[in-house]
Amino acid sequence: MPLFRAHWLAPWFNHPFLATEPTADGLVLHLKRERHALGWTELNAPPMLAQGRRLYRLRLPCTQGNIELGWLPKVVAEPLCEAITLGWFRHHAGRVVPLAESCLALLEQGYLRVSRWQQLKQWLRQEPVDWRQYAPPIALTDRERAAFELVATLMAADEGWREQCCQDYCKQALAEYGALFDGLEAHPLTEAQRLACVVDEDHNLVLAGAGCGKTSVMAARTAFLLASQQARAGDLLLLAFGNEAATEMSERLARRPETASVKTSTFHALGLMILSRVAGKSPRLSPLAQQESSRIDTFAGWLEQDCQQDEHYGVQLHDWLRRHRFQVVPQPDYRRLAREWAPLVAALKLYGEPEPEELTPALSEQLTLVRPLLHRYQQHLAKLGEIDFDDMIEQATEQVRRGRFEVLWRHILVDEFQDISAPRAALLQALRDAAPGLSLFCVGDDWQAIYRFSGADVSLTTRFVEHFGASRITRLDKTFRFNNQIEKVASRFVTRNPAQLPKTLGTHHRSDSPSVHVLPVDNDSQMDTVSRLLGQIAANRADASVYLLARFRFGLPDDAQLAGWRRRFPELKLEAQTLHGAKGKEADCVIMLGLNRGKFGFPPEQNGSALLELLLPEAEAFPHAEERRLFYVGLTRARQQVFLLADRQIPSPFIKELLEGGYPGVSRWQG
Ligand SMILES: Nc1ncnc2c1ncn2[C@@H]1O[C@H](COP(=O)(O)OP(=O)(O)OP(=O)(O)O)[C@@H](O)[C@H]1O
Repeated sequence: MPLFRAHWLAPWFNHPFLATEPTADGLVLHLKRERHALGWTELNAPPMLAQGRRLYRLRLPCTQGNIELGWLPKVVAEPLCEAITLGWFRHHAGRVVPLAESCLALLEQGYLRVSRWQQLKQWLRQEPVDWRQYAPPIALTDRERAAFELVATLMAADEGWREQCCQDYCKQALAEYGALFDGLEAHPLTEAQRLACVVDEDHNLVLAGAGCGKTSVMAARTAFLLASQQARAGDLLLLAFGNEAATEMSERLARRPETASVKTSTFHALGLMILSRVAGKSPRLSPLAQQESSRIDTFAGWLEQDCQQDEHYGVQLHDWLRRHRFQVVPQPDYRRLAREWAPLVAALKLYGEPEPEELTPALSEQLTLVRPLLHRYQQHLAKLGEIDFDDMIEQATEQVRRGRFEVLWRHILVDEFQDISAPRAALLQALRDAAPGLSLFCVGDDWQAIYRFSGADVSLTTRFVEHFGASRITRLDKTFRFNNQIEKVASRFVTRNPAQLPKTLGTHHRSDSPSVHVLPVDNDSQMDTVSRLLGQIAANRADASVYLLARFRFGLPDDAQLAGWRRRFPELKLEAQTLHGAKGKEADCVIMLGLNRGKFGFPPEQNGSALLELLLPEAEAFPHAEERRLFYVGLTRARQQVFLLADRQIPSPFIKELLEGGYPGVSRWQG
């Protein structure tokens, strides 16, 4: 190693350092009678060169204080400064180069998710030197220089920088996979749909109105993840709520060979699979959970037995029925009661009892009567070693939390997310926690949340970020199903509830005349009006599709009537469905029946649900919030025209609102 000597006059002026020798480990400082070794780790920063009147000096910021090497001629000072700087950087390069490589590998994983960003910042916090302050010397290798520069850049990077990285990633992905997005569906995907597919935060929520192509986005994201090699088919899991939706999704993916082997599942099938894998055998699912009729029959039998075996209970129940359901003893309708109380038993099991102060005396009395039914049910399951669907989700969550199930998925995509319940959300969170790097992609529409009665909690969608943490919300803002006239009415109607998230929906189809029509009908002439309407629809377009929708199944035409219409209008594609059953479907025309006021009207004025209201998650403040969304679902099934058959004498309050609430796109049908 070269020796850098101070001016020969240095000792005469009592300057201690006569020469400096940079080595691989640090500096050897030559004093008059001894040598002093200074390790690179003791040097906190590169040396600072300062010019005196004739000579130069170097200041070394060391852990024990500054050391000054003075009396250096320029020809010595400058190369010594460079040599020390280089040695110091090389020493740190041993640590900074691997750090930079780890950071780069993380950045190259794709979208700079919050979890990746936090990991990066944590690594950088452990780095003892603030590299933003020092420019790396030219003499380093390119790799070393690039490492110091990257680490300095990352140390300076803030949230805005991360945001820019995310945008750059999306821009590049959109450009690179433009052809894929053009050709996946019958029509090229919109900009908003494409963006929703490529955004890849830890948790992603795609919010959209009806008919905006959420299902198309689920399929397109799957294709994108595979095409961009960010995932293999086995890394992906697509979840739907019902068997029908899962099968539909599966069929859709099967149309392209590259997505054909991606796994789709319902939540129940997922729970079953987790429990079966953990235990090595399938859990015993109770027939009571699988068949509604056998559950109701069994519950009715237990109620009857309890009344016979426990005199006090019998008297109390009969008394309650007489006062609240006007049922006259001695022969109560146990089956009807079982049907009414089965959802209470389920909610009680899932969410536990409300706080005593929340209960009125009447509800408290009802709870006392329902409680034994839950005990019976739980005892029955325990005795037979069976579980129900709620147990299945809960137990599967527990097994995942305990690490007994190996989570190999890296992307979980959930359809119809607005219908998720807290236990299912907990299962998703457990899966996420068990597999670092797993991303959740949820597609939903809070305007279409209609399953609160079975435990769905729309606040998991409306307050997604609070529930899941680091999230990105994208929006689909154009509907391909219905025209601007239907959109105007439906959006205005649903957003009367201020708790619904605001959305602006553009429409692909336009019409200048109203497409939502109210037809006042007498109760006994409703089906005649339907016949007449079908005739008019068929005259306009013989092969149109028509959906007959009603709030309750009994409000729909019977099979014979339907068969008659199908014979009369053979080319019409005619289906009849409850509003809940029509979820996710579409038809050219919708005819909504049974729009009257009353206990089984729309919205139903039932007084039996007060206890259920209390048991279910987070009661909604806006009156009939869920029924309003159900009406929205009905309106938005139609591609072209909606016909609302309203009771002339006692019309539904929703109809009154449409007619009297200043809705510009609603017509009174004269035809
Ligand atoms: N980019 C597009 N261009 C044209 N049509 C599209 C596009 N994307 C989707 N569609 C069509 O729009 C219709 C609605 O799509 P989809 O059923 O996926 O909507 P959705 O958001 O799931 O609706 P809903 O929530 O009401 O069930 C379908 O007929 C679909 O083919």
